[in-house]
Amino acid sequence: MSTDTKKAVLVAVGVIENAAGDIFVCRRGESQHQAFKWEFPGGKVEDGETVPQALARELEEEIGIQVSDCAPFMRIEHDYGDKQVTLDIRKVTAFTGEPHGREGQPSRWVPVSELSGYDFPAANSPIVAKLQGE
Ligand SMILES: Nc1nc2c([nH]c(=O)n2[C@H]2C[C@H](O)[C@@H](COP(=O)(O)OP(=O)(O)OP(=O)(O)O)O2)c(=O)[nH]1
Ligand SMILES: [Mg+2]
Repeated sequence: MSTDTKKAVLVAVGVIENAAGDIFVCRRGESQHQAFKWEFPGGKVEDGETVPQALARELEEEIGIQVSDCAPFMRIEHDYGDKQVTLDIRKVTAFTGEPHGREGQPSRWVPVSELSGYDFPAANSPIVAKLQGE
């Protein structure tokens, strides 16, 4: 299929910050696209869902938190060749619960200055740059 006709997958992605200003990241599993890369938690927006709804559902499923508010952060379109994605990244501004790798995935809080040392998917570079420029 040519690049023109490929359909991008819309993904809701959450940037979660704690009181110290650290950011929560998880490592992707071996059977997933972009296996073993670190990521900001999130997942595909399903039919009939808004991005905030998808974000709340995914973050409950993946890291066990309840998101009550989020704000647009940035939007990135990226073509991996095998898959085209549109990342709708939201800053999670209010949540309850303590983030943890609920599906057994490695996860941790990382100081913003150390994010560049993590192996993220190629699409994520502008997210890290924006966080470090804030
Ligand atoms: N969650 C997340 N996905 C990202 C990031 N960067 C990036 O390129 N992606 C890509 C990888 C995947 O192709 C897609 C996200 O899909 P996903 O695998 O998380 O979707 P999902 O949670 O619904 O998972 P699944 O049930 O299909 O395993 O977006 C990121 O920081 N976070
Ligand atoms: Mg996911």
